[in-house]
Amino acid sequence: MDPTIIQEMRYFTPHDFMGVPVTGYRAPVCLVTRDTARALHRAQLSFLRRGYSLKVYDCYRPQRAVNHFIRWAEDPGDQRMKDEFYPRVEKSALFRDGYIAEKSGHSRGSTLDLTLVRLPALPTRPYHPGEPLSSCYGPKAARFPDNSLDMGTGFDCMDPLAHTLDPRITGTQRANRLLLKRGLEQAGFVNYAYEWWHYTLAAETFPDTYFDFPVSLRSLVRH
Ligand SMILES: C[C@@H](N)C(=O)N[C@H](C)C(=O)O
Ligand SMILES: [Zn+2]
Repeated sequence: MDPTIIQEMRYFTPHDFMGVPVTGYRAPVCLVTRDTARALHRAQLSFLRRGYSLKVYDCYRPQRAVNHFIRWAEDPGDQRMKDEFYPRVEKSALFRDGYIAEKSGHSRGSTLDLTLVRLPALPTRPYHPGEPLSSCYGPKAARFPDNSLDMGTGFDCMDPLAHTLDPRITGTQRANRLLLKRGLEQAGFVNYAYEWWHYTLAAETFPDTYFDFPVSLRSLVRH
């Protein structure tokens, strides 16, 4: 991966929609196929020239991590992160409504969740489990702090407002989504219409393979 791309690997941390680190993430590193890394580098060069950097939240995701999401979804009693990540969508609908997939493109190694940061990047702070939660679709200043551009919602906001072209997203927020979209499309990526942050390389290296090796530096050496 281009070392200038900022990495905030959320599923290694408890700051995600489940509130715990996800199974299979043993290191906070972004793993993708070589083809994806090359395409991402092209996009990053173009963004850097305009004063922005890409920031990735999730990259390759092992099937065991997806299985963790599925087990979590089967437990209606655990809604500890609802107020931030899915305040007005029923937990039971998150898979049905397309916000999480039982077979994810992330497991094929050519899909990423990412955003844009204006340079120089401002510092961020970690999430402390148990702290009060703010809705991911409120005004940017009221959301959990993130040094990225205002995209109208936070990352992993499971809500129709996160649909990339939702007509209620206007002005700067819409312009920011389109800046990300156009830059990534020019580099060969395709957006998932339900999530402004989710992109897949069109010419996937492994279009039919769902990998399950853990996210770790050791995996990087072996694959
Ligand atoms: C969970 C979210 N970050 C995501 O990636 N959703 C898509 C639909 C997926 O699970 O592949
Ligand atoms: Zn994604």
